[in-house]
Amino acid sequence: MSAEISIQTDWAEKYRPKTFKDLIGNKKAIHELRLWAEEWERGVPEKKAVILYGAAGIGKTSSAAVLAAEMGWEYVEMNAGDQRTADVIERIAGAASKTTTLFSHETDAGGNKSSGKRLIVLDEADNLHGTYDKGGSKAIADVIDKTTQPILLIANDIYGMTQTIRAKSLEIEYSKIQTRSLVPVLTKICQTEGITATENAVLKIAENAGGDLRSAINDLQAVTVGKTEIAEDDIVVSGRDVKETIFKALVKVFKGHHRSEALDAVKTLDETPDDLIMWVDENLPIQFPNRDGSGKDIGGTNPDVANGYKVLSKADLYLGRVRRRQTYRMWRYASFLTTIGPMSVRSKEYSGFIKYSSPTRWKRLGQSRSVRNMRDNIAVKISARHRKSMRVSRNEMIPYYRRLMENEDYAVALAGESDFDMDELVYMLKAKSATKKVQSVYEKSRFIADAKRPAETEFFKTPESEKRSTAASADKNQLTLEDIAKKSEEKKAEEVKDEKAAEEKTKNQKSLADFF
Ligand SMILES: Nc1ncnc2c1ncn2[C@@H]1O[C@H](COP(=O)(O)OP(=O)(O)OP(=O)(O)O)[C@@H](O)[C@H]1O
Repeated sequence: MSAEISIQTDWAEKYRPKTFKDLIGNKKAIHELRLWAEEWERGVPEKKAVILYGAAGIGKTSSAAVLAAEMGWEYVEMNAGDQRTADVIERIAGAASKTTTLFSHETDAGGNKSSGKRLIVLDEADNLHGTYDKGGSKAIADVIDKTTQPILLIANDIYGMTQTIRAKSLEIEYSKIQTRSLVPVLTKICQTEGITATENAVLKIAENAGGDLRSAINDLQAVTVGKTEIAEDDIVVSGRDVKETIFKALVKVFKGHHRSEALDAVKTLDETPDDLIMWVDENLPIQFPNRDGSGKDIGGTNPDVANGYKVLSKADLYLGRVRRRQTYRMWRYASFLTTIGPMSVRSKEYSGFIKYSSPTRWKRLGQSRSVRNMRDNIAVKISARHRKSMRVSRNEMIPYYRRLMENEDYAVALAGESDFDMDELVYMLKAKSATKKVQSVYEKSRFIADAKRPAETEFFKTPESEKRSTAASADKNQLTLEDIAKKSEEKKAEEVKDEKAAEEKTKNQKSLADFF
């Protein structure tokens, strides 16, 4: 089917490193990894497991695959979709870690000498506490204790792993890849694919990727659809330096005297209420220090800070309701409280320059973690639909879906078929928040999603759901995934143009202004 053809030509997969030489950056980490593997060749090392940790798309999984290939080891992978309950881990990893391979000490087809080792790879090892992984952490620790085979764990967040597992493992950190190292990779791909790209265009994609090579390659592929040449103007910058504008807005939030001024400043930001509350939360104690009469900081808590947090906690309640009930109109209450809260509780004036801080690491981690969990939920839905592994769904199908969903018709069809909720749609449509466009796709997709639920037709049929379900099956007959993929090939060039216009149009909807 055409969907398969497109998946196979996913550039991030096509250009996955095959040898250590192909791996960009992280030389020290790779060196440590090889030393650990060599220890395994000599016997059972003290640390039987290794944890490769760091941001997404920087070569952790590729390093694992290259390691196995170069050592002539068998590669046994368990990923998040394999329902990593204690039982399953024990069955798959446990069994694999005790037995040796069939072809021990022989030479494989590639001429590599096999020592009969089997590299047991567990991706997303920092994500073992969720619904899918009950008891998983303990099972992994047990497998590490008993293993006679090397175990490699992959994680984004080392702090998301239990102390027990960490203590039993060698930890190797992978760093983000520097922009200047991304540029040659992208340039080479352009050459191989017959794309003429200006230096600035490539540089802009590289800068925008924030050290994530997979994203950089995905962005390059998306921007070159239907083109043989790209220039700087073709690249829509998704990230932007928000610091300057947020700092100015924070001055009005903390030190201003007019609510309307603070509200206006916040409206111009490209931040969701979830982001805004983190900024205010982070800077509240910095802005309202506890000083004595002479201006000396005397420590302890200034009542202004305590009162400020009381207001923020109310705002947070609204945000929680938004998350649970998907009722985005409550965002406006959260934004309002966050914006005017500090000035309303302030008992005195605070003068002098304050260097505001970005939300601290653990808060960001929490946030990226929830994005990761959401991405996993999406992958679960997609893998169930297409019977693909979680890895394929997460790394290949999700980017593919996201590209297709740039077209609104496909977005509605795929969202309905996969039953994406509002948060998932925000992610899939690459929006920063539930913009009007996202809400409209969500509403329309419900017709298709409802029709797919068998329980409703049997027991809970209502005239309304029946009407929607008839409409949806009519729609379904017109749009299957195969049709969509086929049409998308034809329409890609056209879509890139449409996408640009749509981006322009939706740009203005991405700010908080929409929610006041
Ligand atoms: N260091 C690298 N050298 C060469 N290619 C890379 C590197 N890092 C990432 N890539 C490219 O990005 C793709 C994804 O990389 P990989 O799966 O190794 O990332 P990862 O760090 O394991 O990310 P995740 O945590 O999301 O699984 C690869 O197929 C390859 O095309």
